[in-house]
Amino acid sequence: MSRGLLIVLSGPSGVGKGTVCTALRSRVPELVYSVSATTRSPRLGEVNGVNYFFKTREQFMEMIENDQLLEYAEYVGNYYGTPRDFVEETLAQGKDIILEIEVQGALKVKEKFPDGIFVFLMPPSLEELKDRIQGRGTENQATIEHRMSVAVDEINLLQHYDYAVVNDEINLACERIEAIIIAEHCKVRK
Ligand SMILES: Nc1nc2c(ncn2[C@@H]2O[C@H](COP(=O)(O)OP(=O)(O)O)[C@@H](O)[C@H]2O)c(=O)[nH]1
Ligand SMILES: Nc1ncnc2c1ncn2[C@@H]1O[C@H](COP(=O)(O)OP(=O)(O)O)[C@@H](O)[C@H]1O
Repeated sequence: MSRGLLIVLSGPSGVGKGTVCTALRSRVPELVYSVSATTRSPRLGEVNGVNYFFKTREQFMEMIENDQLLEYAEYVGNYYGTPRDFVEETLAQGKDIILEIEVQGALKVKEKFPDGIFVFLMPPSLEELKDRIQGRGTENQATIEHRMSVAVDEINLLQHYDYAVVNDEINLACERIEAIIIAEHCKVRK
């Protein structure tokens, strides 16, 4: 049995990673989603173990010390990290797994999994990006400004990715990512 594909989906805050990932998972039910650990507080409606594993800073530090994270990063004042064992086990079972993570973490994953597929979700424009973060209504003004300045730095790291997908329309973005996954399965690996 061949190993599954490790797919990393990154992109600036508010571009629609969560929305696209949810849509993609319902279109491709066999795609496994990696649930991250975070020290961020849950937003309204977020469920522990579904959206994230919500941890205290102490618990998160313990996960780092015990080498339980494949990668982790600090992002706008909170820690986020990918539980390692779940990723390894899923790939070993021949299943594809998608990690929805920010760019610093994605670059660390690339060092460990050079065969991973790195997809960057692009906003149609920076104005549209700001509208989406504001429209979501989950962040205060200072956090929005901070996330926007981080977004510009993140977009500058696009060169490290294999694919750029514009999230102009959710279904179109999903179709493009599905096409990438299909093509990667057909690829002759040397
Ligand atoms: N490096 C890393 N980034 C993560 C992880 N999980 C989530 N992120 C990223 O952390 C950033 C902030 O996530 P979040 O607070 O949920 O906000 P949102 O994704 O912008 O709605 C996003 O870019 C996520 O993709 C992880 O395990 N590792
Ligand atoms: N293609 C799209 N067109 C319009 N709005 C979108 C699109 N994709 C996502 N959104 C909206 O943008 C906001 C941010 O999306 P979200 O998935 O939370 O982003 P991220 O996970 O990248 O931070 C949400 O309100 C979402 O409904």
